[in-house]
Amino acid sequence: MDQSATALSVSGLSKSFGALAVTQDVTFQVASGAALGIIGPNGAGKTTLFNLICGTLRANGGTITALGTDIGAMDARRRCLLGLARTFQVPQPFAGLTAYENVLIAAAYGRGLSEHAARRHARAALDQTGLDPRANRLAGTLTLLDRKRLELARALATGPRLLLLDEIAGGLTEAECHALVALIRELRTTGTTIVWIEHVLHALLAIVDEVLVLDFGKVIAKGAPDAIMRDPQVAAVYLGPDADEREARHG
Ligand SMILES: Nc1ncnc2c1ncn2[C@@H]1O[C@H](COP(=O)(O)OP(=O)(O)OP(=O)(O)O)[C@@H](O)[C@H]1O
Repeated sequence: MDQSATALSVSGLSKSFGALAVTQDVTFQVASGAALGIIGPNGAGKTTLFNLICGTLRANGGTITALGTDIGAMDARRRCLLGLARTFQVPQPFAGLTAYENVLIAAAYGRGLSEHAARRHARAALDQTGLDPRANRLAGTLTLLDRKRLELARALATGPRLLLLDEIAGGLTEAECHALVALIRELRTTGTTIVWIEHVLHALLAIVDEVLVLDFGKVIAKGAPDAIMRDPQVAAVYLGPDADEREARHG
């Protein structure tokens, strides 16, 4: 693959917690402007992979190249300044600050902007995510959908070219999920590269070009959504005898 057209390249990535190998020789690439879905059973290592890509965890081995730069030695903020942002599975805003203040901090700190520019980008991110009418509400009082929107607004305020979404559709009603999918689809039109971990498959499959499947920290399949959904090995991971072992291991 032409490196200039590659937004993310992960090669031979590994991570262990003590004896538990959570990421095992993970290799994949995502083309610029593409959307990749990541699925896998609970405990497969999906969020750990995001933590390694974003720099909140250090890998034991392997390389990560994002947006043309080897980011393995960079701290999380430098990765963010480069154009890499993420949302968290459980939204953790500053509950005592308003939605606007939360997004403003992301724009100022995560994008390294002056106050004036940060204000402009914070407003734009609130507008883009439909949160503008609730900009002055305390983050701790927002509904789950609005807290998910806030997660997204904080990430967008940093000006990401590569955006990682961690289970952003989880816990939403069908209508809320639909609204979120429309928002992410809109984002795709701006050329932002998206990597999305999601258990809500119909939401994921409405957006992504490809799906990567993780099991016990290993990539077991990657390809077009239709082919992945028909893959017997993928079905076995969710329904087969190993599912019991996985349940025992991860509780
Ligand atoms: N900091 C840590 N210390 C020790 N073990 C950890 C740590 N973080 C994650 N793990 C373990 O690594 C494994 C993978 O966890 P991870 O959260 O990456 O899985 P996941 O695929 O995102 O799961 P889920 O779908 O439930 O969110 C689990 O067994 C988890 O308990």
